[in-house]
Amino acid sequence: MTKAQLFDQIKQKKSYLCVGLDTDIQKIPQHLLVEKDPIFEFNRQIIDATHQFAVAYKPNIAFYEAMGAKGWESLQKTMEYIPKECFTIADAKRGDIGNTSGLYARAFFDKNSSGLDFDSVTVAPYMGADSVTPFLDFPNKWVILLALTSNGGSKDFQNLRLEDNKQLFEEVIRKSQEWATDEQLMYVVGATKADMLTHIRTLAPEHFLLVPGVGAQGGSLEEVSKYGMNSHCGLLVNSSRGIIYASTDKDFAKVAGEEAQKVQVEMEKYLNLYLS
Ligand SMILES: O=c1ccn([C@@H]2O[C@H](COP(=O)(O)O)[C@@H](O)[C@H]2O)c(=O)[nH]1
Repeated sequence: MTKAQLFDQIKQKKSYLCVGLDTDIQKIPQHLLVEKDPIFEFNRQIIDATHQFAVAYKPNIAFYEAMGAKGWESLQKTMEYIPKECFTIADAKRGDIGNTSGLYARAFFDKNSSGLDFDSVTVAPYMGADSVTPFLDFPNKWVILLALTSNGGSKDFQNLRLEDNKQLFEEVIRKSQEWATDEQLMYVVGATKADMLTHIRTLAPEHFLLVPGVGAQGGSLEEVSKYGMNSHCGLLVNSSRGIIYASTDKDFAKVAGEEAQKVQVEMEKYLNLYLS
C-alpha cells in the first residue's frame, strides 16, 4: 500500500486507528475455547466488529509464535480475513545481519514463500543499515523502525546522549532517512512520549508514525493528535487491550466495536481540528 492510499483510507473512514491483535489464548472469552481455532475465531469476530472504524491491524507476532505451528496457522487465516483496504503491520521487531534479515523479510512479505503478505514489519534499528535495508528490497512494503518506544525502559538506550549531545533515538531517525524515503519508512513513537512529538516532527515532518500506548498504557490520543499530526495525518494510533479485551464475555466483539467507534469519533474530531 502506498502512502497516498493509506491517507485515502484515513479520509474515507475518518480514522487513523490501528487495532492491535494481541490475541492471548488465556484472555479470550472461555466460550471460544471449544472452537477448532479459537484464536482465529476471536480475531474474525473482532475484525468484523471493528473494520469500519479502523484503517490498520497489527497482530503482535509474539502472541502467535508462542503457540507454535498452530499460532502461525491462526495468523495466516487472520491475514487472509483482514479486509484488503486495511494496512497490516507485523509487529515482530526483527533485525539481524543482512542475509538473516532478508529471510525475516520473506517471512512477512513474501506470500509465495511463507504464506504471509503483510504491508509492513516493525524493525529494531540497533544492528544498523545492513540489518534494515533487506526489508526495503520489497516494493510497496514498509519498515516501521523503533525510534522512541512507549515503555519505561526506553530511556536505558534511546535517550542516551551521543558525542554531539543528540539522543540515540534522534540519530536513528536522522540516519535511517539515508536508507529509505517516507514512502517506505515509518517510525514507532510511543503515545506515552507525546511531549516529544513536536520535536520528532522537526526530524521527520513527512513520515507516518506508528503510535502504540493509548488505552491500556495511558497515553493521550488528544496530545498525540495535536502534536503529531501532519498534512496527510501521518499517524497510525494503535490500541490493543483497550479494544479487544474491553469485554471478556460473550459480548466481546460488540463491545470491542463500540470501543473502536468511540476512538474513531474522537479521531474524526482531531482530523477536523489538527489536519494542517
Ligand atoms: O513502543 C512500543 C512498541 C510496540 N508496542 C506494542 O503495541 C501494543 C500495545 O498494546 P496495548 O494493549 O494497547 O498497550 C503491544 O503489541 C506492544 O507490544 C508498544 O506497546 N510500545
